[in-house]
Amino acid sequence: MSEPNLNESTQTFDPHASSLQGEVQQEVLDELFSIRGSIDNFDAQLVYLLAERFKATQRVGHLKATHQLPPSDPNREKAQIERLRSLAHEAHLDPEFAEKFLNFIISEVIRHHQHISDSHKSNGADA
Ligand SMILES: O=C(O)C(=O)C[C@]1(C(=O)O)C=C[C@@H](O)C=C1
Repeated sequence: MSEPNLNESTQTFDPHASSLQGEVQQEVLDELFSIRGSIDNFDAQLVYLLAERFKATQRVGHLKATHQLPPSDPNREKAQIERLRSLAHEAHLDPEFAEKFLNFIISEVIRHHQHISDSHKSNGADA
């Protein structure tokens, strides 16, 4: 996985941005900022993980387009959802949320696959 780098958006990010400044005791704010530090790390990891997942699905999209395969694979999705729900249960994450999240990602992947397939066709690759 590529390493997060300090680009413009991460350099200008203010980890202490809050609508609560002056509204609560400094002690409370300090604890909040400390927890938010972890949240920011998790969010960065999520973004980089998702980027790696999309790089892999991009390869699937090209493979499917080259071999004229349909963008979606409903049986694969059923198996993925069942597995993710079970993992979520083990991890004390709401399985409904895990399923919705996977479906959200997969629908974006299918959109990308469709786009790759369309460009493949318009480039005459299937002629
Ligand atoms: O594995 C595939 O066939 C994919 O296209 C990837 C993926 C996914 O994002 O995991 C996306 C669409 C399919 O319906 C199933 C799975």
